[in-house]
Amino acid sequence: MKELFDLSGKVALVTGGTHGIGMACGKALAKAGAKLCVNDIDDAKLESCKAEYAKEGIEVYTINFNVCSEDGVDKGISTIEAEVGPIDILVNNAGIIKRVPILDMPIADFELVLNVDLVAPLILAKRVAPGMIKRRHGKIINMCSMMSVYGRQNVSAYAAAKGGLKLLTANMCCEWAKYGLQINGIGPGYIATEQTAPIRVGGHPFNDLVMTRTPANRWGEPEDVGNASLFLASKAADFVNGQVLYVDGGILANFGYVKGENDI
Ligand SMILES: NC(=O)c1ccc[n+]([C@@H]2O[C@H](COP(=O)([O-])OP(=O)(O)OC[C@H]3O[C@@H](n4cnc5c(N)ncnc54)[C@H](O)[C@@H]3O)[C@@H](O)[C@H]2O)c1
Ligand SMILES: O=C(O)C(=O)C[C@H](O)[C@H](O)CO
Repeated sequence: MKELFDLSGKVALVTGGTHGIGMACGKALAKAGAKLCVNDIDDAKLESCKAEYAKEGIEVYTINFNVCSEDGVDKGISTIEAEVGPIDILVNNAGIIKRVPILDMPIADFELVLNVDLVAPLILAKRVAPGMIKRRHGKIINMCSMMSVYGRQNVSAYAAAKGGLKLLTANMCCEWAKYGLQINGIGPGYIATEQTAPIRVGGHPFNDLVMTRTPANRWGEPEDVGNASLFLASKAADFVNGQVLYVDGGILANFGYVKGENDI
């Protein structure tokens, strides 16, 4: 049974894997035996993450490229292939959010969010999938969101991107599953990271909403998502394809409840 989750000999790339959810995914995959590569656009994060990974005995290969740049991605992946090996597991994790009302959001900002959160996963997948197809195996994991299925005020660009990413995941499955690739998404709930810090820390009222919408009654931890990435990257998920695995503490199962109602 243990061999089902053994990633020995596999090369994994986690975009934006220098902290937060990406690092949790990277740690889970590396601890299962994968050779871990992480990218980011921020050199300081790439440098600092090495010590964090090393605390858990993980030697990480780091590389800086902008996931929105076709040329940057092509050069970055070519470097990884030359210095580490062909990529077996791609986690499209890098992402941004802008919390601005539709009427106040510049189109350029909307386009930037779409480029990072939707177009970039396509750029990465288009660059990596041909090799996976040739080798007749590969795992692609696209980091979706609650906003792959819900709207919420002020996050229109993010929801449009993450909603699109859910269906792009399905379409990658439709075209590539026949070649032995498994392409799935993970839909984290509300997770305690830098991205949600502005609506989580300092007694922000959004905490009340998260508590009443999350049956598990807590913010998720990055490791909750990392564990799901290990499952989808493993042999155990070889017949799981085109799906989004929601790691949300029950949010999608719950309309909401009155705080304190039926508490025991
Ligand atoms: N935190 C949550 O509650 C939550 C929930 C659902 C989905 N997600 C998604 O999970 C992923 C990671 O979330 P997080 O909370 O860890 O985010 P984060 O903002 O803490 O980390 C994202 C990382 O991506 C990197 N990045 C941004 N743009 C890049 C680019 N153009 N090229 C390369 N790297 C780039 C950033 O430098 C950063 O290190 C994102 O896709 C996010 O949308 C987060
Ligand atoms: O709703 C927000 O403002 C968010 O930050 C969304 C979260 O990052 C996350 O994607 C929810 O799944």
